[in-house]
Amino acid sequence: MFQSPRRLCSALLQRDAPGLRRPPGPPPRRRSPPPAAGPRPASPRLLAAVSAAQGAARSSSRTVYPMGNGTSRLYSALAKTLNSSAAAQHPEYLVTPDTEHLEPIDPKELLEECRAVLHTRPPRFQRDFVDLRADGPSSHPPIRVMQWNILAQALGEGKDNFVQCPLEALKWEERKCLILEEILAYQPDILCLQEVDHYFDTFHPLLSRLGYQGTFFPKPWSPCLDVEHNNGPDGCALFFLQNRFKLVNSANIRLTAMTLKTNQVAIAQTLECRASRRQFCIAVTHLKARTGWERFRSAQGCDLLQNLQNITQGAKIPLIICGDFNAEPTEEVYKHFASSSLNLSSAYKLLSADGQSEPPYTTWKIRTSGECRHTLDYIWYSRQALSVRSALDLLTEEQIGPNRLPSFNYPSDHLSLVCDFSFNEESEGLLE
Ligand SMILES: NC(=O)C1=CN([C@@H]2O[C@H](COP(=O)(O)OP(=O)(O)OC[C@H]3O[C@@H](n4cnc5c(N)ncnc54)[C@H](OP(=O)(O)O)[C@@H]3O)[C@@H](O)[C@H]2O)C=CC1
Ligand SMILES: [Mg+2]
Repeated sequence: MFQSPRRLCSALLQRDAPGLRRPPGPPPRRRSPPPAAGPRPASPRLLAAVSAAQGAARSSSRTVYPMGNGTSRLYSALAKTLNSSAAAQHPEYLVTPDTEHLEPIDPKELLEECRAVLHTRPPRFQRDFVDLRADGPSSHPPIRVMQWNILAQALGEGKDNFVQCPLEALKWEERKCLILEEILAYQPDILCLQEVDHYFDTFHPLLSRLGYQGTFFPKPWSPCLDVEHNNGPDGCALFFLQNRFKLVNSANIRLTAMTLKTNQVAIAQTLECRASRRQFCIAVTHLKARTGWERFRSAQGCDLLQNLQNITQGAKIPLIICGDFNAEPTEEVYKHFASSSLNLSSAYKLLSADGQSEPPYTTWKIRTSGECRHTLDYIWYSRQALSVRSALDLLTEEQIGPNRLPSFNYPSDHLSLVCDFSFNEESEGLLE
């Protein structure tokens, strides 16, 4: 049963992130004031925001970066990513930029830019964090982890057959901003993404400038490559905030199934918290999709668990695994994870009344075959070493609307999952 009374708290207010903290009051509406289309000169409103961010940067050690006269630089940062065909036309976009030479950008400013691009779209859905703490405050700030299958642009436009979603809602220039807006709203310390096919031209350059270190592992035979005007292969991406964590080691894993190499991948990294010096392992994966492939998924899951056994030195290092497992909780692969000797629990079960049930859906779309509502995405964690302090509630059926996802309001057919973790005190010293 659930151990503690749950408290709803605003997603934006709960976080200790001055740069993004919203003042009390109703959520801002998207449409005021409508900015001019395309790159604009720096406006007084934006310059005021720059000063505010600079003030916040001076008074806070959190991730708020000084901007200088960076409004125009910010425009160029976002504008550079606006043309989805840019990567194909200009191969230099495919080269990972040297982040040492990229100037930091202020998350608040980027959020403003995204909102300006999205001014004709309906407002963002409001989601709340549910407080799940059973004990008192912990001595270190929580580790916020976001799991999200962001929907590959090529698959969304060319393969997925979301019959109730107009192609206009999938336009990359705007959908990209919806994705960034979601990331900026919750400011995860760690970001685990699937179906990333705009890593080099969009997510790596922008997130690097927001202070993240990124790793990308494309699928060996990405179905995106079958789509005309694709932007390269899709794959898993893992980002973490460099001011919070130090990379200890990193492994790109091509998953096997019954010893055969498969088209699915994972990234596993051991990170050390700069504040507490504690180490943990974070992994991201995207297992084989579709019905008929349950045993294949199960084998891939076993391979991933075996790899993680080795990486965590037999569960000595606490572990968080994020993924689109393409498997309902009734599937074998889910059972392998739930009963593994790694002692894992699924974080989102804690949102249920009895703490034992997964959410009713993490993806909801309408294909030619009909409505597809499934629970496929999970955040697993070492239940002895870690606690879930809060989790972001899912969208309601009413918010998702009759045409389901993706939509003009929400950029992917999968919902983002976001959890705040802390180390359990009794496990302190485990790695010291
Ligand atoms: N060129 C070559 O020699 C080879 C090419 N390939 C290509 O790779 C593809 C298979 O790759 P694989 O990684 O196994 O793909 P998967 O079966 O895992 O699915 C790939 C993507 O399709 C999405 N998807 C799931 N269900 C459906 C559906 N009903 N309709 C449309 N899309 C769906 C999944 O999204 P989600 O996870 O969100 O459900 C997933 O991102 C082949 O179709 C082929 O194009 C593969 C091998 C060799
Ligand atoms: Mg998909």
